[in-house]
Amino acid sequence: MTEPEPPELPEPPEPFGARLRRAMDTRGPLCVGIDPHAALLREWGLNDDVGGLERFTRTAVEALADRVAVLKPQAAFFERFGSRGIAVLERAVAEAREAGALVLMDAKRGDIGSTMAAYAAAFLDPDSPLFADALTVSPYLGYEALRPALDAARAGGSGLFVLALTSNPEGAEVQRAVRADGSTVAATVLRHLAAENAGAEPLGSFGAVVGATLGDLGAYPLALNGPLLAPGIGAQGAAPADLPAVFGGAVRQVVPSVSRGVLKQGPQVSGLRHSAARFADEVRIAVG
Ligand SMILES: O=c1ccn([C@@H]2O[C@H](COP(=O)(O)O)[C@@H](O)[C@H]2O)c(=O)[nH]1
Repeated sequence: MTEPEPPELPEPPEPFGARLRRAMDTRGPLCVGIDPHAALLREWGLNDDVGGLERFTRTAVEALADRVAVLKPQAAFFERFGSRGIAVLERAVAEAREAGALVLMDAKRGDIGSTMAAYAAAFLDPDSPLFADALTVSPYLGYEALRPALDAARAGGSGLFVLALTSNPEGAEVQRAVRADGSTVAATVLRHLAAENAGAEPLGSFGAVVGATLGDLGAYPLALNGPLLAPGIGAQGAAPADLPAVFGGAVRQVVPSVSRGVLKQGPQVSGLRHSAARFADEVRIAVG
């Protein structure tokens, strides 16, 4: 009697880091944020209601999802409209992914481990309606509290961007605080991420959020074999030309992120595309 063939195992999903590297190489590294501020809705001639939110979001996705590497919806601007706002967000994620963009859900979740598992189920389980390619998370309840999200991302082929050195000046009092062992809190987060990404090729799936606004970060271990999401370009005052001075040798791992700087050029699709293309060109010139 011959042994029965073992059942075929499903292919493991391609890791987020590999998908992101390919998107950065083909589309350029720019991330555009979808942040439907009430003021922007008004500037676009829309009502500050769910109808306006839907129109704004659809226009941004239509304009950008087929050309930028990453779209980053800011969950807060959808959550403020309750379940109907979340429905708009769900559709936007699906449409953006369909058009070829990677979607980074900027929800900055962080909690004790058992609750983190529920956040992971919401955003990192491929069967969840809010599944995204990656999620922003906060390590300030302790890095290990993120473990359920790290495990879920690894299993589902998605990624995490962990807050390390945020673009706002208030972040420094927590992130640059010096621990008993002499290292800063942020450097410790970055070292954890480097350990998470060890051996990953061509790029790890566990990134850090590091503001483009912060000046020279040469003192921090930015070489984590993972992506560095760099918000702060545009409305917060940083420019693509600043990136080499801020990130030094890690600049090719940087995903520069701009929201209002692009969105204020709406509501025309052409205005949004032109603005995103201009930022992308400036990034190319700065990063080489
Ligand atoms: O350190 C951080 C982390 C996240 N953000 C988010 O990025 C955008 C920035 O929007 P702009 O209009 O380009 O200023 C926004 O969603 C923030 O919540 C950040 O700015 N800094």
